[in-house]
Amino acid sequence: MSDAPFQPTHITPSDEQLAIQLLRSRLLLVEANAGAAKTTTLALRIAQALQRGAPPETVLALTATAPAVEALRERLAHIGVPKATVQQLRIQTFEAFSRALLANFEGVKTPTLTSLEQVKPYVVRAIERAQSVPEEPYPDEMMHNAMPGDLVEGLLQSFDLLKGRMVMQHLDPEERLTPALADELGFGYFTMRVWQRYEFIRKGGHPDHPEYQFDGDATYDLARLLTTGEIAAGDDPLDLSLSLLCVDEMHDVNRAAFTVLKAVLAATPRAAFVAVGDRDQVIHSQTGAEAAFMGEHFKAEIGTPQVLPLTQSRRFSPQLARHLGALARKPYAADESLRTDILLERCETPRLAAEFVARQAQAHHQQKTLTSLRVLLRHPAQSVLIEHELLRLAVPYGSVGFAPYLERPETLLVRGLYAHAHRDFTGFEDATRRARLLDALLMFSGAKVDSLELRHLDSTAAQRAAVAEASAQMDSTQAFIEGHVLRSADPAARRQLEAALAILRGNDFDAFEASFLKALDPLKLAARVFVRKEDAAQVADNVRQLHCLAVAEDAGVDGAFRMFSAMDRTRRGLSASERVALSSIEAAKGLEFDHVLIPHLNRDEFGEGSTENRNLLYVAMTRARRRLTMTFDPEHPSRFLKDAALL
Ligand SMILES: Nc1ncnc2c1ncn2[C@@H]1O[C@H](COP(=O)(O)OP(=O)(O)OP(=O)(O)O)[C@@H](O)[C@H]1O
Repeated sequence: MSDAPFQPTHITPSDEQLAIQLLRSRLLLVEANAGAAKTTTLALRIAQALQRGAPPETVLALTATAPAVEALRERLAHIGVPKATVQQLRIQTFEAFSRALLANFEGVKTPTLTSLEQVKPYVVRAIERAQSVPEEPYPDEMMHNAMPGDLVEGLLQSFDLLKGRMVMQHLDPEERLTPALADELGFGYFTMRVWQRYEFIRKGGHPDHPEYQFDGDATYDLARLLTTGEIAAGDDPLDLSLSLLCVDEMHDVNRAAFTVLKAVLAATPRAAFVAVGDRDQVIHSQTGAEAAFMGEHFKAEIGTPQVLPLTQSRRFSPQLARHLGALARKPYAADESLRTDILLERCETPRLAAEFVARQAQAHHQQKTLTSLRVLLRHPAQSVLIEHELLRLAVPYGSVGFAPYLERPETLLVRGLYAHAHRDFTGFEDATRRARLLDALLMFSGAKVDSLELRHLDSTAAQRAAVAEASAQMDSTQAFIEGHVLRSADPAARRQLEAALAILRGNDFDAFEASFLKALDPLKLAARVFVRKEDAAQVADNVRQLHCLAVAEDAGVDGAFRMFSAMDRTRRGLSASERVALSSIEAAKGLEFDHVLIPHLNRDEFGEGSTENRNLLYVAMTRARRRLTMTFDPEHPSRFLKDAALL
């Protein structure tokens, strides 16, 4: 076993990094600013353990989010850990780790649900069942004027918190839930009763293993089994024989993840533990994440860790660090040798901002020195105008965290309605694309596939089979829309779709401009499909922007849709390039880019003074290495620009 320091490629560790890399104490916490090399130093610590002889499979690194898994893998490769070794290390989100551990414990893999829309029917059932319990002691509390479907979003948000904070586990099992107790816990009686029902349904009335798991459920289920002692140290699934346990993004850990962490630590008393985090990067407080898990809770429940600093940003310049320090109200130092250009561009309208972003992206492609440009968006609908301008300039780009606007179901819906109205399926020449179009139409129309021959299949499989058959030929696609989608649509959706089709058939540009959005009413259409109001609002915003683009083209209804087809052709013809990408801020967490561009730093986007909103902007700005460009509307600037002393 050698204790010579691991020698990384590409960087020379600072004294602070070296101290962390070589430390042998059991518990180590590093709290440092974004860009201060936390992930890199974690990678150095892992490389040191490997050099000391630890087998790669005895190293476990857990993170709160999937992008952080990628970031750590990238950092390990960057400092020279061979790719094959990186593959052998266990680097996982808490959720993936918990899922694997539960599968091992239960001997079966629990199916996962991936969208809120898949979960919605279970929540509705839970509401209905909770409201019809005959022996309910507080029936008045269970009355609600709203329709069950309208309550789903709020309830799921509460469930996230209930799970993340493990609220139920703080209750004495003998203690009966009362309205007073529910209020004391901060959730209300109705919510907690529905939650109990919901969990019963999710478990399939089955105490051994749940019927399904949604986001965060695996961590919660594992944490619950650990709390009740059903899984304990010494049990098989916890026998992980670890030499090193690391946590990146410790600030985004909630009670459930912390419970898992505590158990793993207790079960592997010989493993060293290193965690890194930054309290200004908490962006998952809606699931109960709290920086206290790297502070007072850690001390009280695990032990007093050694705390070592990383004081300087190694990513960007002292000037940018000063602005970030002002925004986050904390000291922020940076390596004096680094330079980051900061540019603030006034753009009075979203259109001007989109044109500016596209020109920047074009210039980025033409220069040689900066490799990556990432445009970070607060909302996916903001990409419509930007993508449109990028396509006009034929700039290759990718998107991360959301689909390109031409691939979104609502775009396919609008274009599909036009195609159907005019029997012109330009742009839908291949069967895969027609299948996606039919999926979008089925989704927004609420039509279900129900044919005698397909009765033996479950509804998802039946829909897949029907869509595959209908999309095989252009004629059968047309017939399916007429004979199936429209005929068996939800009556209200059908009225909207027929009204929109009538306008498109009329080919009257003035009518299209004045009435198309009213006729289609995308917000209503989307609200029937999506659980989160925000998702429905994004769909409506997307369609509104498509309509704006179509009207601005001023080439008639036909001309507008020809333009979309042309854009689509351009997009598919552009060579894939990773140099320019649009992405959500969440998907960029833990990563860095030579040039970061944040458009729309306006009051309506970054207006609320909430900590989470500020943290999102902080995360976005701290991704930049050599250039940070921001656009804002001078009439309505975000107050964070002032806070950061940028205005
Ligand atoms: N010793 C070093 N010398 C030069 N550059 C370094 C050194 N250590 C780290 N870096 C660079 O600093 C940058 C930031 O590192 P890293 O991504 O690890 O920071 P972080 O604190 O994890 O950031 P975040 O909180 O944003 O995830 C990277 O470009 C990394 O290569």
